[in-house]
Amino acid sequence: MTTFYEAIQSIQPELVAQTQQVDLIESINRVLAIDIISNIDFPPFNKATMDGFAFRFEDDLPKRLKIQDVIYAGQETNIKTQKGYCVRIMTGAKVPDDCDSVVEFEAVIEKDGFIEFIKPPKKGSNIAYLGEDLKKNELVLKEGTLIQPNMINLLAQLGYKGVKVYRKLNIGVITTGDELVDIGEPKKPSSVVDTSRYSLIAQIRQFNQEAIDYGRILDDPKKIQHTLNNATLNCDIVIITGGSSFGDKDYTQEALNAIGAKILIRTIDMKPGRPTIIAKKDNCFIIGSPGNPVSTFSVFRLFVGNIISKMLKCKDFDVDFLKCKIDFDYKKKSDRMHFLPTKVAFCQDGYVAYKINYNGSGDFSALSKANAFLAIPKEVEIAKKGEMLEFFFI
Ligand SMILES: Nc1nc2c(c(=O)[nH]1)N[C@H]1C(S)=C(S)[C@@H](COP(=O)(O)OP(=O)(O)OC[C@H]3O[C@@H](n4cnc5c(N)ncnc54)[C@H](O)[C@@H]3O)O[C@H]1N2
Ligand code: MOO
Repeated sequence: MTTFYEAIQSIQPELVAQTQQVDLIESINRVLAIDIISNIDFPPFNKATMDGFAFRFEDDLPKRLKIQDVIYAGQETNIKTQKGYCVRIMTGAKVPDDCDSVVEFEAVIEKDGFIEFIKPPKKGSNIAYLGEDLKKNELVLKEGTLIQPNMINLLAQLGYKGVKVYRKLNIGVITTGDELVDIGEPKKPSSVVDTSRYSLIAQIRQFNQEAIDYGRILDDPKKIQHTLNNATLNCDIVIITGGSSFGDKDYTQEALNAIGAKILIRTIDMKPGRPTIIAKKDNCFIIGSPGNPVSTFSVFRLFVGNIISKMLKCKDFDVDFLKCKIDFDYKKKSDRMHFLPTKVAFCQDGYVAYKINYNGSGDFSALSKANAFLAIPKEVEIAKKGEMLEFFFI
């Protein structure tokens, strides 16, 4: 059997080369397709950071300075100041070339056109200097960056009304199972609501990729083959749920063989998700996920997230394993790596994972209470309260 890490290693997709130009605001949560290099120095001039008075600092600075002029933000100026003089200046305005300090209003007494320092001023105070934030030709955002709101000021200042990003990946969703019904459809006691189709589409949306819904398919080998083949022609990634195990009506493997996909991984030493299939047809990766909803959710997070991160050269889609202390004892066999839904909180000395009542991979109620999965290594049999383990946020 394959370990989780070997399964991740087996995923070596082609990079997506197609890009598109989107409006700045539409670029949020899209992956940058170019390096952004600054074409400016910023600030573009020495800028006052306080409302106050600009002056030239001297060792023998007079106690009082005469107010010579006033400068507002956005005003072009070539005021020359002389010894014994200062200029009234507002935050954001260009500091006159021959001034090197700004004293804020609150630190002076203003009277009869003069200021008097309440305490000795500091040389160089309250000025943001030309180019101190950003230098011309500096690499500011790297290709593969997931664009976030905190980067928008920078892009706007550099003149990007639109941004070149990688196209969204097309991710196909197929759910299979004779027992499945849609939300609100008449149910028999043995029916199961096709919750995973919604959950997968939600996960794809959370990653801001394109979800293509191929619907719910009965356990019919021909229909599964046909839908799978169709999906691989249009998608970068396809996730098909149910039927990845070894039961009489588990047709995913058979369908993958029939459409000429190459099966890279058949089972993985992990729980949930042991009967997970990873396959490839042309440039499309296919994940055959076990039908249990928590398996499907974690398999998507672990493997589809990894494929997206590799296809778009953007690490943010991949799980980020962090360390936490566990607040409970955990026992398992040493045959598989466990991914356990848990609630992680930041406490005094780091992250702590708290126990959630969990009855196995069908327990989507437990999943709804979790914000993370604990990763308990294959070889571990007992993890004691207080031990450190890895986890990732979902
Ligand atoms: N002989 C073996 N039997 C099983 C193995 C094994 O290795 N050898 N693995 C077990 C594990 S672990 C899992 S997980 C399941 C996975 O089986 P399938 O992928 O074939 O999934 P199903 O049997 O179709 O479904 C399992 C369970 O999940 C429900 N389900 C399915 N699809 C959905 C959906 N879209 N939304 C909500 N719920 C869904 C389904 O009704 C079943 O209850 O195999 C074990 N057996
Ligand atoms: O490994 Mo299964 O995926 O227990 O539910």
